[in-house]
Amino acid sequence: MTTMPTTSARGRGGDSAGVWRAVIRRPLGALSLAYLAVVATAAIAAPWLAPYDPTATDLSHVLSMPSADHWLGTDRLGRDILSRLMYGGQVTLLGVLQAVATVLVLGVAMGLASGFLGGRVDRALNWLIDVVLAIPVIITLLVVLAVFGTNETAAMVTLGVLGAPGLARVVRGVTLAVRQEPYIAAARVAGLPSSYIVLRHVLPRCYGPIIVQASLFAGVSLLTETGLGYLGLGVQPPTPTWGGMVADASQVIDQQPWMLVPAGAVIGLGILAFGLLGDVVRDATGQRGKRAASTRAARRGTLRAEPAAHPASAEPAALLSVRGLSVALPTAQGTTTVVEDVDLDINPGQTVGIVGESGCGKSITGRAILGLLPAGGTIASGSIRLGGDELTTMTKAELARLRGRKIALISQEPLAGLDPVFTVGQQIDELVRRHDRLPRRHVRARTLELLTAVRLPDPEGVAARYPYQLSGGMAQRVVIALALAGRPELLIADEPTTALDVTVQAEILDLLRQLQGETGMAILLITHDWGVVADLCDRAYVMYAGHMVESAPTEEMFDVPLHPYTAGLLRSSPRLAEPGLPLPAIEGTVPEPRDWPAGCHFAPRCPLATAICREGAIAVAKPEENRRTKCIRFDEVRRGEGHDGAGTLARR
Ligand SMILES: Nc1ncnc2c1ncn2[C@@H]1O[C@H](COP(=O)(O)OP(=O)(O)OP(=O)(O)O)[C@@H](O)[C@H]1O
Repeated sequence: MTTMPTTSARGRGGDSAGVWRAVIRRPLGALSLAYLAVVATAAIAAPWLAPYDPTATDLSHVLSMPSADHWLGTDRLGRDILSRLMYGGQVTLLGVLQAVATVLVLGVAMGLASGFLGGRVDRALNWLIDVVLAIPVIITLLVVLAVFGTNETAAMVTLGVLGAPGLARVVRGVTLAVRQEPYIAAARVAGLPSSYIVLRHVLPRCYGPIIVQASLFAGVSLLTETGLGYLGLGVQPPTPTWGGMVADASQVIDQQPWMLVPAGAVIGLGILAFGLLGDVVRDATGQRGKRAASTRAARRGTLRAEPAAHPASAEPAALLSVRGLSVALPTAQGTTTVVEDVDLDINPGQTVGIVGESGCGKSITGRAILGLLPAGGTIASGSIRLGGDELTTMTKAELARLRGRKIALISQEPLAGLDPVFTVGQQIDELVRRHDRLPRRHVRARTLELLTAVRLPDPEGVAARYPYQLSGGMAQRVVIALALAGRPELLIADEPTTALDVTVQAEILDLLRQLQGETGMAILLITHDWGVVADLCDRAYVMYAGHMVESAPTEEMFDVPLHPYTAGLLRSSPRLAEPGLPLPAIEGTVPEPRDWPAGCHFAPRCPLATAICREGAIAVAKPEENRRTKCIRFDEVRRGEGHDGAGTLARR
């Protein structure tokens, strides 16, 4: 297996070196770059390469055609056209550079801030962008030149300012999309600061569109600069400018039409080269984008980020203590509560599992604990305390500092949590640097120690690989190594083995168990799989339609469930099914949050439900010291009532 990635594998629209390599491989791209390089070199090296002083006149050789002495002829004052073109290029290219630099600085900064920060910043910047876009460019440039007295720098910077909103819009669009990527959530969870995430993970994804826009804008700037020179509004004679040369040539077009050709051609080809370059980059990054999209689609299924919670005993020594947590999310029908009045406790070193059907609120509960709710989501009420710190009142920055150090996350789809552009080693190094503040020479040693801790053979070899070069099991081990970098007290594992094949699943579960023994961290495991709960968890929480309906020590719950939903879920588990018998099922489906019934959310599917269950909120009962159930008929459930002979929950 090679250790260097191919362009397509590395780039998610991205890294600038990859973009340039892709451009150079295309003939039009190579040609455009070569032309621009020759023009720029000629301009920069004009003092050494130009055969004549560009302002030296020779009235005995006016308006001459190309010759051995004057390769491109002379103008009406006998000045050498080639020398004037070379020197004129300095003025024009400097103007283009000023405008493009201004566009890049303003446009990229505005686009990243708008797309990544969102909310009020986004609205304010969008308003500003609309305002600037409404300003007429030519009139503004004329006003600036009038005010600054034909100062071309002022004009070109103004052009850049007026062009920045266009680039900002493009960068904002890419940033909005990248912000949703799981590896950005993973970077946040790992405790990396927003500025680092933006510069290291988001900006590189914008390189392609930025280069396209900058290139097209350079063409516009070239046209504008030469236009100003032509009108006599830019740099003044006798300094040669391309626009000024066109103006000179147009005055003698009847006598010597050739004079128009050199300057006209250089300008025309320059604009063409910038335009072609933009197109080629767009093609190159477009194809790369499609490849990346298909890769993402192929592995879609996973990394979300988080664990969930449930009711139970108030452990004074709890590492994590969630009380009365309710979460609201924006939906098409308005803001809806999707998690309601949830309690959950995890003690240091304990492994707690949250089980429930899809859509019950497990992941959202976990996201709330991590402070990473989907956009617009809020904690409507409740408390989340970690090691004595109240998380619900923390600022985003405080939460970010906590993530990675106190809480870490591993997810269902490991590859989605890794940035494809960097090697495994680079990604772990970065976290180690941040968490341990080690001198550079010790960082890699700690990285290799982490890769060894997750039982990866050949840690050096793995560190040199890119994510796409890892198998699913290796990638999950790498993600676990990343999670361990900050020595977290709580590890949240959201379906950590779902995307892996059965053998690898068992290995990863073993690894988690071993690591917990070695580090003493607590684990919150979100899963659909009772087998995983039985295997790893000290305590199980069962979630249904936004409610924590039961919690108990795992063995006790397996032996005697005290909520009809737990009983039904256990009976319908393929892992626990009786061989030869049909797999029992709970009739019906989990209701959407907007369709939650009054009273017990499970009542419409429950064989034991009575009128009281349907009337109002059901309190959490404490049938035994370490057990909780949100059911008034737990005694009947204990006795196994409510099931038909096949084990299916039977309706009355
Ligand atoms: N970004 C979102 N915007 C609006 N509603 C959402 C969003 N994410 C989740 N929900 C809703 O919140 C509820 C709980 O979802 P959640 O993902 O927490 O369930 P889950 O139990 O983790 O399911 P799964 O096991 O499939 O991941 C669901 O009804 C879901 O439709």
